[in-house]
Amino acid sequence: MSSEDVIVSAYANPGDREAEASVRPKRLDEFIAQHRVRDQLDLLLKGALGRGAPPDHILLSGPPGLGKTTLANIVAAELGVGIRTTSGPVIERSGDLAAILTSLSEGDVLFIDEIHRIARPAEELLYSAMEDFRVDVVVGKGPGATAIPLDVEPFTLVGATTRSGLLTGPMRDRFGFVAHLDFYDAADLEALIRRSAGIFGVPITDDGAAEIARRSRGTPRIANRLLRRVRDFAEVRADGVVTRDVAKAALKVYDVDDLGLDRLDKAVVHALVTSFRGGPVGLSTLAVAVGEQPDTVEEVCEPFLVRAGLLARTPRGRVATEAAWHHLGKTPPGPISLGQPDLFSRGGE
Ligand SMILES: Nc1ncnc2c1ncn2[C@@H]1O[C@H](COP(=O)(O)OP(=O)(O)OP(=O)(O)O)[C@@H](O)[C@H]1O
Repeated sequence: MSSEDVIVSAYANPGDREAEASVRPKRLDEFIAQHRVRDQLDLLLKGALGRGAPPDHILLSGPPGLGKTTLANIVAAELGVGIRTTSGPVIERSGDLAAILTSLSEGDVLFIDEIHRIARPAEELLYSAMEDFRVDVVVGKGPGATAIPLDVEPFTLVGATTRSGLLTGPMRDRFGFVAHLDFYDAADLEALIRRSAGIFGVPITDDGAAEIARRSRGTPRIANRLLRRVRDFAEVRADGVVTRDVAKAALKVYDVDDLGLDRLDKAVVHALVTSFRGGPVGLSTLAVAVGEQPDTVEEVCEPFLVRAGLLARTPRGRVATEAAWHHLGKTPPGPISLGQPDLFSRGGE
């Protein structure tokens, strides 16, 4: 894997966790942007605090690196309660989940990341815990099996998912509060970068922050990571101040292009334009052309390419926009028909 794959990936790298902890906002008023979600959460949490009862269960959806884990921790901090963190893939058996649920203290937050990947029996156990604060643990097998009811302290489930479409209906219905986190715009990312630079003690100019923000793919995790790399460059090869020129020179070293595209994004745009003459082409064919799984292309790469105006999803398949041709320094063969954008289905499959 090349350096730019890692540097602009929205998924956490092993080196991120510690660095992220130092800049992670602890309270709602430190959480940058996402004003609608922040406002709604503020009401939900203050209402619950006023009543002295846990709030409704909370579902946070959206691409990786936009702040779901951060918000789960903020919910616990604002409520003044403890938080237990786990994730869907590690809860394989309902017994694993029962052990976690019965060890919660009153009012605690249970954060389940990647909740769409929880195993079905555990999911069913979660229903009764969410609704009635009790679980039936089945002991034994076959006709001799008995269900032992156990009480669970009232708690708040915060579920996070990058794929809300994969949640079952009954699961989704049990969340009283559902919020979708969207990519951040450049002004928000600039504010975020200035805040992080302040915490790191790195002097940064406004145009330096703007240069990093522009290449951060709308994602706080990437913005913070690029800032750390630019800081190294500023300290080693410049006078320590992050200016536009320093940011540009640093990001050139890491092969992060003007739009922040990574290897897979570039491969998808390149294949669309050169192998398929701009499309339309079906998702699976496109995925084969770049040597990736269709799911990865669809979930990891396309949301950003669509947002950057380089790719359109149409009922007939994926199409490269004029901007995509220009980004590769090529001229589109003629007018490009995008038809009706089809944001929700696997066009052309
Ligand atoms: N709104 C925000 N304001 C300030 N910092 C933020 C914001 N959102 C995210 N961050 C920072 O970005 C980093 C990634 O955020 P977080 O871990 O919460 O993302 P996530 O959506 O849970 O991603 P994943 O599911 O991959 O863990 C954290 O260091 C966090 O400090």
